[in-house]
Amino acid sequence: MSAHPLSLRLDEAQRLNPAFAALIGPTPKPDLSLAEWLATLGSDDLDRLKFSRVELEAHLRALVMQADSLRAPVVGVHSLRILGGRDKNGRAEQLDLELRPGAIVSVVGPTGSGKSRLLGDIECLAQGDTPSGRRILIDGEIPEPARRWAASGKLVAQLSQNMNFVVDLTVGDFVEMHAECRAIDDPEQAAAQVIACANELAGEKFSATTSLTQLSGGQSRALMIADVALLSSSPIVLIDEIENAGINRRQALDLLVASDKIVLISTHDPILALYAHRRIVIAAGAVSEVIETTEAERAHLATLERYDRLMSELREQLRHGARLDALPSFGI
Ligand SMILES: Nc1ncnc2c1ncn2[C@@H]1O[C@H](COP(=O)(O)OP(=O)(O)OP(=O)(O)O)[C@@H](O)[C@H]1O
Repeated sequence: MSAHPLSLRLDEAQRLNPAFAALIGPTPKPDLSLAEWLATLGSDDLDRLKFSRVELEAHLRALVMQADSLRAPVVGVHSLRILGGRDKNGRAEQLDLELRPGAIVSVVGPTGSGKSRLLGDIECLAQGDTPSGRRILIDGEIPEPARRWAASGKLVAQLSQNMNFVVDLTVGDFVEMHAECRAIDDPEQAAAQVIACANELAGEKFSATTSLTQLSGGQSRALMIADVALLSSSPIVLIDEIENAGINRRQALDLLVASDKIVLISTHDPILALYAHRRIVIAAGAVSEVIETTEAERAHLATLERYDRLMSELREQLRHGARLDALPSFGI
């Protein structure tokens, strides 16, 4: 299908990916191909869809690829190995790091040091062809080009900072569709589980009938984490910072760890940094250290979480109009 992605029929496309259903809408000619449908659109139609013709074509191709990767069987990965490249000044990066399923690794470093670059290198399974010159091996080998380009989405799921939904679907339809694509026996029940789980992570509750476009940033992030943890077949998950806004970060990570994936999370948050088994420290574009979290550090987590609760409570109180005459002790 990937060779001529736009030869897919409209009715097949709508079945494969909910985004098509939202984009195409009810159609009198379900047996047209995507390419033929695109050719029938006039400028009014394109205005309504808020795409130029070129953009819409690219978008349709991306949706076909996404549907392909969602239908793909679960891929097992036994190891992810990151081989050093060079820092921003061109000096060699001393790095040979192997990660296995169940590993949870934080990526820390000053703003602009190269945390997202490291996640990006893994996402595209870099082979010395990105600014860092790093190389990524899967199960000890260079991934086949097909895995790299056509289906890298199967191996790696990335939750980026900007999770904007453009399709107008309900949360329930969206997650159910994912479950169907992954051939899960009871998609309705699986969707209910994902939504319940996302609601545990997010502060403000939402339901299956909420529209995706109405979700707040924290809610959509929670939904994506629950979806990846419970339904995704991708064995490697990359998270570019779980922001503070109303999401239980610790619980989110527990969920991902339980799903036996390799999880890398770039973060400025000390709790997440210490919650990981290991933390990769980045400076000037290169990994400067890989630190194992010690027992002593883990023991500090409880205290840090108390501080964190204090800050959240203060945030909540101020949000509700409280005045801060005296600093509450909150038992610290
Ligand atoms: N080894 C490298 N060689 C050359 N350029 C690099 C290297 N590592 C990172 N960069 C570049 O440096 C810039 C900043 O990196 P990046 O966005 O990854 O930082 P960050 O640590 O994620 O920052 P923030 O904390 O603000 O999100 C990017 O343009 C990135 O491509």
